[in-house]
Formats: sequence, structure tokens, C-alpha cells
Amino acid sequence: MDQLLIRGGRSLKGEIVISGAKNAALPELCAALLTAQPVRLANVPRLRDVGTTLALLRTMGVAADWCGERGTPGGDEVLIDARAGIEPVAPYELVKTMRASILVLGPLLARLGRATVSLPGGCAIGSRPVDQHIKGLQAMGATIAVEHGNIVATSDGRLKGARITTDMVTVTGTENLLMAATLAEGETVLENAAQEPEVIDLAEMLIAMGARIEGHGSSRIRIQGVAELHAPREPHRIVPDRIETGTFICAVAAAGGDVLLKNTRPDHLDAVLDKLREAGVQMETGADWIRVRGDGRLKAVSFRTSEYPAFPTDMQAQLMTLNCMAEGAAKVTETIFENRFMHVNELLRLGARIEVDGHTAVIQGVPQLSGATVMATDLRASASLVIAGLVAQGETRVDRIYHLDRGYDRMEEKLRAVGADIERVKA
Ligand SMILES: CC(=O)N[C@H]1[C@@H](OP(=O)(O)OP(=O)(O)OC[C@H]2O[C@@H](n3ccc(=O)[nH]c3=O)[C@H](O)[C@@H]2O)O[C@H](CO)[C@@H](O)[C@@H]1O
Ligand SMILES: C=C(OP(=O)(O)O)C(=O)O
Repeated sequence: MDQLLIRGGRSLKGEIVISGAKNAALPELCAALLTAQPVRLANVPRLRDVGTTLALLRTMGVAADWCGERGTPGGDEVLIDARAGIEPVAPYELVKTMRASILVLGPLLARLGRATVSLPGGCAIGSRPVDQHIKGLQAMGATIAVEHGNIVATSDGRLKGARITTDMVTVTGTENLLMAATLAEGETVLENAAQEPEVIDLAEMLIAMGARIEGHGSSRIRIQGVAELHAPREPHRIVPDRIETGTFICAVAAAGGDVLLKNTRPDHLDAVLDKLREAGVQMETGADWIRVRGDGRLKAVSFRTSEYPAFPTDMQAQLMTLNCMAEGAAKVTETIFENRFMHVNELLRLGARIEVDGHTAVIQGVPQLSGATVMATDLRASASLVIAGLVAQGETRVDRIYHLDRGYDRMEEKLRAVGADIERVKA
């Protein structure tokens, strides 16, 4: 099994190009199921969840592949051809490795009138039910049963537009219902919709495919269903990854140095940048870049996670790591997932001082962390341990980095290119 071996203490200098967003790529790859025309996506990140989604599409009989080798023309483009002969079944073997597989449910049901998708189980960060996806599709006229661990959904003719208010704000729930509604008969109104930039990006792709959508980016999305969608005229370019961006900002803030992050969207990170500035991180921003300068000890900052545009849960672990080495104490409250503090025990192994009480962690900054072997437990927990390893004294080994590979495109290569001492080794 691969590990990351990091020798802490090097400051970072240079440029990092941010990849397309995982959380936009996954629904957008699934959106290609909504049309019989071949769909091209650009700025697609080469990470494991994208590979899993391409494999999932292929098991259904859809042609789905990269348009070129990495680094060659077409190397960041994917072509998906869901013309005909689709077998609308998402098997457990793939769904269990990636919960976002549930995103095929809405498009398959809307286009083919049937879908069988393995019910995603719980995962490390929480139980993560998909009841709101199911409830919304039922409101649109689908018949849904859970049989032998599968969601079996059918629709008698086209889905019907409906007014749907989800019990909570759900990102993939909004995306699934949005995709389904594009081909439904009549109007769908999604109330309490997620406002994440990735939802907006998906809506823009769907509009380029002929969908009629208004209000994306607000909590009420209106969709007028159409009979058919087509491929976007130009390849849809996936929005930059705001969480990868935030992760690298934390890395520079922790390790020190001067790094320019390119191909990003600072305006998608307002809450994160505000907190980092409060902590003392120096940043300049342009329309598509952020220059980060890290120097000296930061100040501990308290924050609570919430839906966009507030502070994202996907940045909680990374900012907690900065707090571990900052001056003073901070309180971090996780409100989205019930079990998203698994990095805490690993950070303790590196010498951090953290106490958890329910959904709140209180961190008392220490002057220095010390390297150790730690275990990654989920995607962003892995990123927080890498950041800690960059500053910890001595060697840090991060085990189980398959979690990290799910959502970051060559993180260690990008860090090495700006001077980090980090390598992938066999355990
Ligand atoms: C692929 C993708 O985009 N993943 C993101 C997405 O996950 P995901 O879309 O799975 O997260 P949701 O926004 O759906 O979850 C928010 C909360 O609602 C609950 N819930 C959700 C749906 C449902 O039917 N029933 C229910 O109870 C969840 O358990 C969770 O407590 O948004 C999360 C919250 O910003 C991010 O951390 C993930 O990175
Ligand atoms: C929790 C995450 O992803 P997923 O929803 O794919 O598990 C994440 O990106 O941090």
C-alpha cells in the first residue's frame, strides 16, 4: 500500500496550477447520460473518483474515456458517448468506493425511465443517507423500492415536474433532482437548494445542453423540462477546485514561503479566505489567481462549518491543522457531518493539543509538531495530515493515502514542485 513520506521544515516557493473541481466533475460526467449526443468535458481532474465514474459509465455500456494522455492535447478532456444500449445499473462494487455514484440515478431515470443503483452505505465521516434524493424523485412520479441493497427506480413515461423542498440543504441531492428535472414534463421548483459553485457549474453545463434553468446559485431553482437535451456546442470547462485551492493555501501558510496558485477562483472561497486572513495569512488575489505568503506563527481562529457560502466542511480538517500550530486557542464546530473529526487522533500523534466534545473541537496551539506515522481516514483528513507533515519536525509517514488519491490530482507532485520534501513510497 502506498504511503506519503514527508520530511518537514522546507518552505514552499513557486507556482501551482489548480485542477478542475472533483465535486463538479462527478455530477457533470453523470449529466452526459442525459443526452444521446457525445459530450466533451474539459479541465477534468485526473483523480481516482473521476476514474471510478468513467468505469461506472463503461459498465453501463457507455463509451467514456480521456481524449489524450496526461500532458498532451486533450489530456484534460473526457468524451462520453451515451448514445444507445445503456444498461442502467450501478453495481455495489463501484458504488461502495464512491458515494457520488448516486448521481447517475436522476439522469438515468429521466432519460430511460428506469435505474438500479446500489444503495450507498454509510462512510467514515457520517451515515450520509440519500432519502432526500429518493423523496424528490418520488415527488416527480417515480416508483422507488429498495431491493437486495439496491435502489430500484422506474417511471411510467416522463418524470413530472414538481415542487420539492428538501429537509436539509443537500449538494448531490440538489444535483440529482436538477438533472432529473431537465427532462421532466412541466416545471420543477427546488426549494432549499444547495448554492455551491459546483451546483452552478452543473446548471451552466445543463443550460449549454438545452436545459431551461433559472435561479441556480440561490436557494430556489426553477427548471422547465424539455423533451431532449443535446451536447454542449463547446466542451464544458469544469470550474476550478476551491477545496484543492484552500488546501494548498493552508500548506503554504503552515510551511511558510511564497506561492502563486493559478487557474483558480478566489471568489468561490470568500469564507475561507476571510478566516485565513484573520489567522494572519497574507494573500493577494486576482480574477483567477491567489498569491500566498506564509511567514511566522499564525493566530488561532475559531470557525463553524456550514453550507455555501459559509465555511465548507471540506476545509475543516486543513484549517484545524493550522490551528494546531498557531498562537492561542480556537473552537471548531462541525455542523454538516456527524463524524468528521477523525483527523484529531492522528494530529494528537503529531503532538497537537485538541479536545473534542460532540461536534466541537477545542485546539490549543503548540509551537512545534513532531513527525510520526499517521493514518489517513478520509479524503480531507488525509490532506490535513500532509499539511501537518510539511511543518512537523523530522519524518511523517501518511498511511492509507488511497483516500487522498480519491480527490487530489497528484498532490505530492504539485507540492514537490514548489520545494516540499515529499515522496510516495511503498509501506
Ligand atoms: C461529491 C460531492 O459533491 N460531495 C460533497 C457533497 O456531499 P453530499 O452531497 O453527499 O452531502 P450533502 O450536502 O448531501 O449532505 C449534507 C447533510 O445532509 C445529510 N443528507 C443528505 C442527503 C439526504 O438525502 N439525506 C441526508 O440526511 C447528510 O448526511 C449530511 O449530513 O456535499 C458535502 C457537503 O458540502 C461535501 O462535504 C462533499 O464533498
Ligand atoms: C466528502 C467529500 O467527498 P465525497 O462526497 O465524494 O465523499 C470531500 O470531497 O471532502
